[in-house]
Amino acid sequence: MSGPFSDVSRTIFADKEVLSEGYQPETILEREAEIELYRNAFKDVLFGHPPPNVFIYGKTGVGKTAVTRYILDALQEEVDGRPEADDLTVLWHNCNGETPYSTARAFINDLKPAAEDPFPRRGYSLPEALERFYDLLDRRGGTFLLVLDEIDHLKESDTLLYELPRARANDHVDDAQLGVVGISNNYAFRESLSPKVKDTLMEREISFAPYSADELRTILEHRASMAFRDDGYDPSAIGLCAALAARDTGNARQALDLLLNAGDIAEERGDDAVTDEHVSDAEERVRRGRVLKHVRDQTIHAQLVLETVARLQEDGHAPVRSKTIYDAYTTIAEEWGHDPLSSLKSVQNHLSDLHMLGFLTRHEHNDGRAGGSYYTYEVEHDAAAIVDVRERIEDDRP
Ligand SMILES: Nc1ncnc2c1ncn2[C@@H]1O[C@H](COP(=O)(O)OP(=O)(O)OP(=O)(O)O)[C@@H](O)[C@H]1O
Repeated sequence: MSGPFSDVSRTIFADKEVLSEGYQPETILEREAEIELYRNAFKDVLFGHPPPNVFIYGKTGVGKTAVTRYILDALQEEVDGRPEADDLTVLWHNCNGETPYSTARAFINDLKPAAEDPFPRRGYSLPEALERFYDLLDRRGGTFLLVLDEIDHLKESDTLLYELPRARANDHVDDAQLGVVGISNNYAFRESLSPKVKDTLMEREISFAPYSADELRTILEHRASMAFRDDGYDPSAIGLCAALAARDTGNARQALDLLLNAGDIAEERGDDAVTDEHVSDAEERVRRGRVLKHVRDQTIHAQLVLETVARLQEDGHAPVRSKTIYDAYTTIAEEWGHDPLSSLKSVQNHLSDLHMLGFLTRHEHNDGRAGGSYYTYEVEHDAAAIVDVRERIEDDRP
């Protein structure tokens, strides 16, 4: 029997997984200098010396996590292969939305015997949680590396970041040694720490620069050779993905995502190979996807106000004053079946918020005594994309 999927076959991809977000690369390219710094920082661990605290800084998608995983996996493998080396335990924790207490709790739960209940979410103080954690460290012994990813998201981090690296010096642990690896894409975080924490935590610093187009091309070529079938891509398409991502932010995640989308488009169209045209169309698709997400995150009236400005702009009326926007907004809201806000002031508040969020550009006008001062608005980026995503949002409504 034939069904909707019965004639689906892979035409372009050999192993699509290697372009996905979750894929952990076995080969790290173009980061030799950073790997060397990491190697120097941690080589003493093989001989039972305490690890330094290391702070990793770089913008999003520049390989901080991939390189850290690669180096710590390699260190673990080396330690495991040397009977004379102390045991090594690496604990990873993402600090997004976390507190010092929840972080200590996560580490305790990683180390506690399986039969024991998880450490309570509340009811203990941070010093009590840390005491339990230190006790577990000492029981297991050896070297511990605590990786705090997105460390800048850790609320009230000073206490914990002061405490952990000093655990041994302050006699909280006897048989264990520990080092902290902090990863951040917010350089301002460094400045927000108290000097005593900064000095300890940033004992070693490794900064990751954005990738150049050439570096991204090397990374993408390697990934593409695994992801696509032989002759499944045009080398110039790889160069275009690299150039577009380098021109934007130098982010490898973005470059890989573009290539993945280009492959999807080529496959959807039944083409044999990924070309420049697929990459350009993928860029447009990714950009629209981003706009869709940002617009969807706004309240319905903010969306309607934004849509109104976009529609007026499409009709050649922008930059446009708030009174005109208000009148058109009322009609558009009603057409979609929403009760419009009844005051000009509330629409002006939305306009001001949308300007602050970067959706709208605002121009100030001063017509002297007669006209007074007022603002006009226009859509910052792509009016057509906003109208399009608004239609999709309304079409998706139950
Ligand atoms: N040098 C590299 N070699 C191979 N793949 C890489 C390299 N750098 C980055 N990547 C790939 O790019 C993607 C993003 O990298 P990664 O997650 O390490 O970035 P990050 O700097 O940790 O970003 P964030 O700050 O957003 O967490 C991953 O899929 C990773 O596999």
